[in-house]
This record gives sequence, C-alpha cells and structure tokens, in this order.
Amino acid sequence: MNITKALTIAGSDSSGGAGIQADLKTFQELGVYGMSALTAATAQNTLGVQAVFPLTPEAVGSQLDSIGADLTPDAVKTGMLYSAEIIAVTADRIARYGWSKLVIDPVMVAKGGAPLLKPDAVHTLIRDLLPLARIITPNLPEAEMLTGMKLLRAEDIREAARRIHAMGPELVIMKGGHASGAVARDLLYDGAAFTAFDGPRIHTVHTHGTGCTYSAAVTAGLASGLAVTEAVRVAKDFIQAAIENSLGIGAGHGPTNHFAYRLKAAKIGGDME
Ligand SMILES: Nc1ncnc2c1ncn2[C@@H]1O[C@H](COP(=O)(O)OP(=O)(O)O)[C@@H](O)[C@H]1O
Ligand SMILES: Cc1ncc(COP(=O)(O)O)c(N)n1
Repeated sequence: MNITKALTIAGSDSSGGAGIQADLKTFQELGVYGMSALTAATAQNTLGVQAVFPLTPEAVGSQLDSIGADLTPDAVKTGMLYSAEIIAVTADRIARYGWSKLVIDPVMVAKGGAPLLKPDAVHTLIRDLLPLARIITPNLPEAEMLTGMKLLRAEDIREAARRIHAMGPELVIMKGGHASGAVARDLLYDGAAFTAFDGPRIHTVHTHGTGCTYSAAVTAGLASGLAVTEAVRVAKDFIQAAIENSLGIGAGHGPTNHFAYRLKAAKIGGDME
C-alpha cells in the first residue's frame, strides 16, 4: 500500500480545535497519514490562551531529525512557531531534508488576541522560512504584519499579495475570514494572476482553528498529488462544511466540525446543507 504522509510543525492547543490537533484531525479526515513536530504547548480553551510553554529549539530540531531519518512526508505545514530560534531550526531542517511541498500558515495571534509569535520573530520568518514555501496562507492581520500595509480595499489586498510573493513563496493565499460582506473570499496569487475562492460567510463565533484547519487541508491535498487549485478548492469546501456545522462546545469561540466534510461527502443528497 502506498500511504500518503503529511507533517505538521506547530503548537498544541489543549482544547483540540486549533494547532496540531486541528491539523492531525484534518489530515486523517482527508485520508492522509499525519505526523507532528511540537513547537509549544499552549494551555488554551474556547475562552482564550491561558499560558504558552515553548519547547527548546533542540527539542524541535530533534523531532524533525527523527522524522527526516526515517519517514519522508509528501507535504509539510508550519503553524505556531513562537520564536526566532524555533523558526531558524525549522527552516534549517526543512532545507536539509528537501521538504519542498511546504505550506506556511504564518500564525501570529490567537483569535482572542494572545500572541503566538514573538514580535521580534517576524523578521526571521520572512528571511528564513518564506523563501522555502510553496504556499503561504496569511489572514488579513498577518498580511498587514508581513507587509506593514493597512489593508482596507480590495486593491490593498492584491498589492499585499504581490509584496508577500516577492518575499519568496511560490503562491500566496490571502484568506478572507477577517473581512466583511456576504462572501468569504480567499485570493490565490501565483505571481501572475489572481484566482478567487468564494464561500458564503457564516455568522458564527465558532471559528476557533479555521486557519489551521484550512492550511492543513491544503497540505493534505498537495501531499495527495492534487494541483494547487484543486487542493485549495477541497480546503475551501472542507472549512466551509466545518464552520457551517460547528460543534457548539465551550463557552467562547468554539471549534469547527472536522467530521462535517466527510459526512457531507458520504451523504449524497443528504441533509447536511
Ligand atoms: N465566518 C466565516 N464564514 C465562512 N468562511 C469563513 C469564515 N471565517 C473564516 N472563513 C474561512 O476560513 C478560512 C480561514 O480564514 P481566516 O479566518 O481568515 O483565518 P485565520 O483562522 O488564520 O484567522 C478561510 O478559507 C476563510 O475564508
Ligand atoms: C496552538 C495554536 N496554534 C494556532 C492557533 C491559531 O488558531 P486560528 O486558526 O483560530 O487562527 C491557536 N489558537 N493555537
């Protein structure tokens, strides 16, 4: 049997909706064997992030060496990396092992406002990691941090995509979750043209882990050999189903529903809509 394998390099979310837990659940739902290298443990629930405990850069490098010595991931994603030192060791191992199908979710701040990347690490992210990326998936605040721009109009978003593309990634997906309007539009830029991926915006507070889940689905698609536009289409459908059928657990910003896409696919003509 030829098993497709994907690796996530990210933080743990004890509430299970974001971080490494969201990534592994998404890989599994899409039929991809999931592996993980942990960067930090967060004490977190639907109300916020109570504490962050980063691992040492040695601990991160050691996990990546164990994977590199034995298992070749078909695609890799990064999530919460926390510090410049962890970014540096992550970039070093990705280059050393030649993991070229790399999706970077430049996680910076949790939905409740807690920092998941030290401000002084943004520069290292841009210098060391972005040039290695096949795809980067910033949300609008992250794109503002990367470019120093204020993204108010559609043309600002396109200009920010061009500037982020110039930092090295082959493709940029500007996610539209933080915008307003009836449509949640994600914009893919390949250095020449823009392609929009639209879905109806759902009015809900249960969006904990949407960015992690979405980038994990893109990674699973790339690992499986899908073309980028197909992988993004699957990811958009996956996150749309996950948000539409969110679980309603916890008193705050609850997680999305990682089962919904599979259940929808299984129920042709069913009642998940
Ligand atoms: N309320 C919503 N309704 C529909 N889609 C959404 C909603 N919020 C986010 N999304 C989608 O979820 C994905 C993650 O986007 P976003 O929320 O911007 O990322 P992040 O979690 O990194 O802040 C994108 O595909 C975006 O379009
Ligand atoms: C460990 C960890 N990683 C990432 C996020 C971001 O989550 P979101 O996808 O909601 O921006 C998080 N809340 N916790």
